[in-house]
Amino acid sequence: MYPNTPQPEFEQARDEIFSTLKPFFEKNEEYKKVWDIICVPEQVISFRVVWEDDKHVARVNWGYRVQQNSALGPYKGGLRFHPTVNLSILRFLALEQVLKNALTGLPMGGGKGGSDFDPKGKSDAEIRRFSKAFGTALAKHIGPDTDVPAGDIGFTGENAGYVFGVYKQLKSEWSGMITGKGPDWGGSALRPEATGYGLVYYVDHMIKLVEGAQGGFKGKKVVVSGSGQVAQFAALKVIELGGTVLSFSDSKGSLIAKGDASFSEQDIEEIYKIKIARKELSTLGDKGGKFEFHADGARPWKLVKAYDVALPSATQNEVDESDAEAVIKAGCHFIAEGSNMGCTLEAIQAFEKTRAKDGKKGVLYGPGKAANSGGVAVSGLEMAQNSMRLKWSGEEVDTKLKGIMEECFNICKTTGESFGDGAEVPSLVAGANIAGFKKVADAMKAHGDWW
Ligand SMILES: NC(=O)C1=CN([C@@H]2O[C@H](COP(=O)(O)OP(=O)(O)OC[C@H]3O[C@@H](n4cnc5c(N)ncnc54)[C@H](O)[C@@H]3O)[C@@H](O)[C@H]2O)C=CC1
Ligand SMILES: O=C(O)CCC(=O)C(=O)O
Repeated sequence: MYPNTPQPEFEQARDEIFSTLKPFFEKNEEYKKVWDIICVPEQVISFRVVWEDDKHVARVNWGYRVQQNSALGPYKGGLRFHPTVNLSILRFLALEQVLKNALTGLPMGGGKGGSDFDPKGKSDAEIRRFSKAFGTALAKHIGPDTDVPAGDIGFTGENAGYVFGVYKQLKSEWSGMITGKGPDWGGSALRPEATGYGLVYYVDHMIKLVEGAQGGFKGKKVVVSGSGQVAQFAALKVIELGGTVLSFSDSKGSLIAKGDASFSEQDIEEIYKIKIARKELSTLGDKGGKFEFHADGARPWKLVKAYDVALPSATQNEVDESDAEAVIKAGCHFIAEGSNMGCTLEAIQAFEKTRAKDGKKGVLYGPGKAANSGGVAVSGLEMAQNSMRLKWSGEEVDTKLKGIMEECFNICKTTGESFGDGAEVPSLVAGANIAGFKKVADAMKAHGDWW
């Protein structure tokens, strides 16, 4: 799938970003041309991955790495192992990642990669053999100062270990060439937690913007989608801050808390065990009538009737226009994406319309490239620790993560105020896109990449 073939997910991300850059281009005409340059990846690598299944049969998959932009630092971004992976999806993720990484304030360019390999239903030995074959093919394109991958959907710390091991063997080098490593061999404290925790820290600022300094998660009803790493740690942080979690989901459906029930830390611990065993969420059961599973891929937005905060944390386009209507009807005032491009453009426009009309009563939307940037931010901190041959404590990393999320929120807010629609509550999506784009564009100009 190369330049002239349809790439709907990439085109969606590109058009969504461009739509919010218009007020910036009106005041800064000269930046317009760099947008077309940024949308084209510096390199796209695709490769064959041959591996042996448990019946000793040779199997083959596609592997990819989209190296989108290195103006701010080495390419940085996750690897996705999922049967739907193709270049359209990876190009959208890589473009989002470039602006996201800029918003962290850390020296990281942007990229994304993965494979159409499906970890579901595979044995541990098959996962190891596939990951090693994938890592062998990828190794010649990555390195601590070139391109530093990490995990995304379907790629766990276990996979990171296999890719790390094969790289170390091939290059005779111990280096921080991947993040999300095990805590005893170069991984940062809190990297698994970082995206979910960071999301909740970001939303806490959104709540305070609307409700004032006393506002926060205490007493808030929160609907979460997904049940992987991002969803689990976001939910745990919501509970820690006094909110209640009413749902989780996976591609098969949604598990919804009934009546006054909500998910406890113990329930989430069980979900963690189910997910690392690569089993379905419905395996948790109804816990004696506490939960109800809605099958056929049902999403939680319409199933829960009243809630304050929505945290889509599964996959792209999981909130469409009709879901957005349900979110608004449920009295929800805050939605922020743990997932990348969790909302369709129509859903974003529906939320933004309510914000522009009455920011205090409408729905404030936190775009993924800002709200879920805590994961890659702690990856950046992992790179720093690896370079210094140091390890920071969980408390140190958490303090830095909170600072980065606050800074990221403030940049989105102030840039949204400068280029926004003049509404009482600024557009965080316009702010995120303009601030991230300008930072990358300015670095590219300094490097002579446009003039
Ligand atoms: N892991 C990270 O650090 C970061 C992840 N993200 C994004 O967060 C989202 C979740 O990623 P992780 O939790 O890391 O992955 P994961 O592999 O741990 O979990 C993914 C979850 O999404 C669900 N899911 C996958 N496809 C689905 C579909 N078509 N419909 C409904 N549910 C589906 C899975 O069942 C699983 O519960 C993704 O959009 C990812 O790009 C964003 C920033 C960082
Ligand atoms: O930690 C990283 O490098 C990337 C995380 C990621 O894939 C993302 O931010 O979407």
